[in-house]
Amino acid sequence: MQEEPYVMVGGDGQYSYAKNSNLQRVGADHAKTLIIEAITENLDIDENVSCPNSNIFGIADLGCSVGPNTYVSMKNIIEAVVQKYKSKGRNLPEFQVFFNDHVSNDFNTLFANLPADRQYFGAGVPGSFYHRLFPKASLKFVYSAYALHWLFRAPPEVGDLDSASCNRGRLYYRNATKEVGQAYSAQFEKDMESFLSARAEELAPGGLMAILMSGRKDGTLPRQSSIGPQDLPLESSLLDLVNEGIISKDKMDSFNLPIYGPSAEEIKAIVVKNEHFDIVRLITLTSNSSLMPTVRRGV
Ligand SMILES: C[S@@+](CC[C@H](N)C(=O)[O-])C[C@H]1O[C@@H](n2cnc3c(N)ncnc32)[C@H](O)[C@@H]1O
Ligand SMILES: [Mg+2]
Repeated sequence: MQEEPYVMVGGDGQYSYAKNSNLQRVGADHAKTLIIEAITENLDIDENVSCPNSNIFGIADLGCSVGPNTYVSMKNIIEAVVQKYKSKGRNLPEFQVFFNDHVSNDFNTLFANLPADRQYFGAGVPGSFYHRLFPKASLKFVYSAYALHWLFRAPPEVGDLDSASCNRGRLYYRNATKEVGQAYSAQFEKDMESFLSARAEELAPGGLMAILMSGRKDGTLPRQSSIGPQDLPLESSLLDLVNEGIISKDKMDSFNLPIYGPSAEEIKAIVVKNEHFDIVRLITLTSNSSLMPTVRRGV
């Protein structure tokens, strides 16, 4: 099955991600204290034989887009790690930050605006985070913000005109049938399993992974998703185009956005089943229903 990659608008013009990512920035600001706490309390910085060069502290931001949020998050993470090393009386490592996103992401804009005073060596890593991206045990900290709600692809059955689960007249599973919601949930489980298995190879034992993502409250159904309302104007515009005969009804019915907002319970069940990570925290930010699971690679 082919992946369906959608990237953010590049450059720094009026409609660029760089100028339209304040909501994500607010989420990352809320998560800052939580990340610092997780690093202080749960990051294992003891010398580790399985990490080839323990003087290099590798950090990856998966789905970093074009900035500027990634610069702020990387700075916050490094400051917290430096504090941890200092508090343990350890010599500081050298930091290497890997900025990952889809191949078609505007890496030029990302690189052009890297902060001049950065305390790390930066590198771009193109490719989907649903596959392996890094050598074994080469990372100590993995971060990903507002990227994992992008599925590998929309579940095929919701776009299949012959299927009972076809998501007719909708772009998305909000307010859709139970079957459509379940198909999205199953796709998320499958994708998250691929994501966790790849990261289990790449994260050094004792390393941490902090994920910030859109989600929904425990005890609610997928169809009650809090993400989606912002896509309703697009959905109704497309339906107008169908009614005016400009696009075909079949095209509209078979198209679906590959986005999913899980509940904390769903994430917990997937991490437990995967067996490579311990959940050190699983926080729901009440302000915007964002979820923040932090997991630790088993030693
Ligand atoms: C909403 S942006 C978030 C950017 C940034 N992390 C922030 O918080 O501002 C989501 C990013 O995830 C990237 N993304 C989605 N699926 C991906 C995948 N499978 N592999 C790598 N990047 C992906 C998109 O290309 C996009 O740049
Ligand atoms: Mg549809």
